[in-house]
Amino acid sequence: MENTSEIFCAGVSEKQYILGGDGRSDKALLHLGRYLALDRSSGADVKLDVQRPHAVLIGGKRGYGKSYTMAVLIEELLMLPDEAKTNLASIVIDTMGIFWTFSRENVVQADSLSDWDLEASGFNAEIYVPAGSEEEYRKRNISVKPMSIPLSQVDAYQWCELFGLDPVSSTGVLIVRVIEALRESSSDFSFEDILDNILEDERSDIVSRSAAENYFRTAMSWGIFAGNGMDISDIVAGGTLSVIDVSTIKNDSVRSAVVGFLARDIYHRRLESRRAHERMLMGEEITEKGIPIVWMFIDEAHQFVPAKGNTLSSDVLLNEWLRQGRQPGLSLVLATQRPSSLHRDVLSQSDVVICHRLTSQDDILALESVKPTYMSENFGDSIKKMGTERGIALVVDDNTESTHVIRIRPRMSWHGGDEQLLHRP
Ligand SMILES: Nc1ncnc2c1ncn2[C@@H]1O[C@H](COP(=O)(O)OP(=O)(O)OP(=O)(O)O)[C@@H](O)[C@H]1O
Repeated sequence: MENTSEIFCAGVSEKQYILGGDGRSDKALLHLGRYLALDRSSGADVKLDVQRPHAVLIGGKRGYGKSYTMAVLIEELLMLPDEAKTNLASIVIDTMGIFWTFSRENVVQADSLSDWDLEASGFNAEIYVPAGSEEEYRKRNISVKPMSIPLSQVDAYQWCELFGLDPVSSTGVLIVRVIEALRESSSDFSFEDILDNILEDERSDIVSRSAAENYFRTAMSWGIFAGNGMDISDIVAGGTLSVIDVSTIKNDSVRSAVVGFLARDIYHRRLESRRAHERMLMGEEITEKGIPIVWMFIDEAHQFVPAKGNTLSSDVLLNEWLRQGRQPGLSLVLATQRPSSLHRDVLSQSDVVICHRLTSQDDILALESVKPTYMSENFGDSIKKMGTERGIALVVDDNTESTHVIRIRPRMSWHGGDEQLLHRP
């Protein structure tokens, strides 16, 4: 391994470029790809220092490498030396159902991999799907685990939002009364308990009771909420990758609810773990293990943190993960085809932007509006220079205040997001 004297941060050296930090620990570097020279040949290796948390935005028009680049980052996290990765968990929110292929080798790009001195290889990944969709995956011979959100985590106002109900309507008032009473009395109740309490509520009329009953029967059919839902520490384990496949959830509010609950739970558990770690450093004997540092990857991120309006995940992702995630050791990687449809704070708070080809003026303008002062060229011109090759990206790194055009390395595991061709030559 290179020693630090051979590493020049955000500058070219004989050996490599280091982005995202000072590269002092060679145990915390992700190999992203190679610097792209003016004659389009590949130059020095480009690595991302992950010693500290990052907020990464990956943008680019359809088919130019966003989900591929995301997967390269994940593979690299999974290949970190044991001492680094035992306290690091990766989670992907999979909106397209394309990340289950991690366990398969990328045999179709074997030639390209050998040009990079890499070999096709599969990685262990646990695939979690809504409890109600398990059978669908089993029929396709994909091994999955069920996931469900504990009912006690959903407050009455979140239920109203999920059902598109005004909390001060007669049905809304009934739901708020029943849910809040149940949550106060127990942390373990079932859909049956909710339905019994709704039907027995004497303060509401029969129409409101029937409407509330119907809403909760629909919620049962989503197969995503359950009395004894999963414990986040089962999903977030050191050195592992968990793919949360939300592609079978057709309702956008339910999808963002799932992401919001996971993100909130992880955030609070990480705060506890961080505090426990500090007490241990102060000499206290700590028995609770806590959960590891987490990197969360979200594809089609504009669905969860849109430019306009709120979702059930936008608040926690923007306020807890993006603004305050560094302290508890949370990294967030958001990918989108449409940077202009993403909440502006994502653009301004991301410390690493990886931008593949973009041609829409709106999207280029959105990035331009947060252009850092150290960037000499505008986004549009830099992106134009990248050309049309897939996997080429402009990287803007706030940590080293520099910009680079790089060729992302090929994936070692099978890429599930390839477009469907009418005829494969
Ligand atoms: N770094 C790379 N090296 C080699 N091939 C790549 C690379 N990046 C992307 N590709 C090729 O480009 C194709 C499209 O990439 P990808 O599926 O990541 O696009 P996308 O931007 O996520 O598209 P969409 O928005 O439709 O999800 C891949 O299937 C792969 O063949």
